[in-house]
Amino acid sequence: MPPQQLMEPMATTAPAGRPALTVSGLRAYYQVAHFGVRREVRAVDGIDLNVAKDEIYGLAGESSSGKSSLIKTIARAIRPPLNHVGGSVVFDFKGIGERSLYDLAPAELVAIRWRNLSYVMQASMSVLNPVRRVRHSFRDFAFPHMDLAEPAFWQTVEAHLERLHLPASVLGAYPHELSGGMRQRVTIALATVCRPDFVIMDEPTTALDVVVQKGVLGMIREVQREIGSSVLFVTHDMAVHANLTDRLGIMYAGRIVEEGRTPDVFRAPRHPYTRHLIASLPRIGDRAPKSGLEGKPPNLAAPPPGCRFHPRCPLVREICRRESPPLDPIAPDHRVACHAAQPGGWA
Ligand SMILES: Nc1ncnc2c1ncn2[C@@H]1O[C@H](COP(=O)(O)OP(=O)(O)OP(=O)(O)O)[C@@H](O)[C@H]1O
Repeated sequence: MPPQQLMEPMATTAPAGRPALTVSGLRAYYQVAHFGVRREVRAVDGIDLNVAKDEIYGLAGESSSGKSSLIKTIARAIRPPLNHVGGSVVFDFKGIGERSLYDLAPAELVAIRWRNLSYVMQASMSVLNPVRRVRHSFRDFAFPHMDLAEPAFWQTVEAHLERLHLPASVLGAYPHELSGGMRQRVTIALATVCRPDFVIMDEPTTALDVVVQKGVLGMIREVQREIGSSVLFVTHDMAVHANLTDRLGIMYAGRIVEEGRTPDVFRAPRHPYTRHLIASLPRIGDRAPKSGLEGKPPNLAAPPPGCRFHPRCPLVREICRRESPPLDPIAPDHRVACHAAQPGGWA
């Protein structure tokens, strides 16, 4: 999808009250052993971010930058070898207030899943059992969290499907009888039927063709407005971010290197890595060859000292090889981790 054809994202207002999600100093490493040698892959390495109530926050970055590891850690949906090694994840849920996820007992965690926090995973279609009709997935996952008798529960499910322009007949279908786009819509309906305050989505549209993708993105925006939830949305596809998200965090090598309101990041990217991501988007009528970025993302078991982007950075200077730049504000609602982009810098 060329960016010119995309809708202008909604402008966000400043977050009112406490954020829906506050992530502070979050670190999670894959702790693996190879022939007796222990290695730590620092996939999530010091993340600070907030998601406001009612906003869609996008997380972008190339493959292996740590996006999936980060959102699994935020959802506390991790298992070894990925371990939480530090930092906190605090949600402010409507009705029940603040919950620090890594301080919760397992039973408390189960109680907030689906009802307050739901997670559409990368291979999310697999949440629909291939050998059972769709209605069983709603019965198994949503019913236990809704405090409703069965007739009222099914009425609620059908009303939710209808709002999302899905016929109630999908409940009687097997997943393989639905198209990919339809299955993904059903998965999103399942993740939102309990009207959770917070929905985490990992690449929910990546496997879909552009036209179907557009429909599913429209549905995500619609359901987010309808139930008033906050969404943390992950994809490497910058065109999707331009179309959907209110704010955008760019990840590189386990860290956020730039964050701002999505239109600002697209209009005036400040980190050289973000500039590269945006410059490589196709544009109508632009026949100029796209220059690639030299080098590869670093090995997160032995990341380079200083700025992790420095071995590939066109603006690198001596300080970048020594000191890791903090993610500092450069304008209201705009933070960048780059020595060159800071006031007095050379970008
Ligand atoms: N099971 C594992 N053991 C060791 N390292 C892992 C494991 N899974 C992922 N990693 C490493 O963690 C880092 C982050 O990977 P992650 O999958 O979170 O990135 P991503 O940005 O979500 O990529 P993609 O878009 O391809 O899903 C990568 O360096 C990856 O090689």
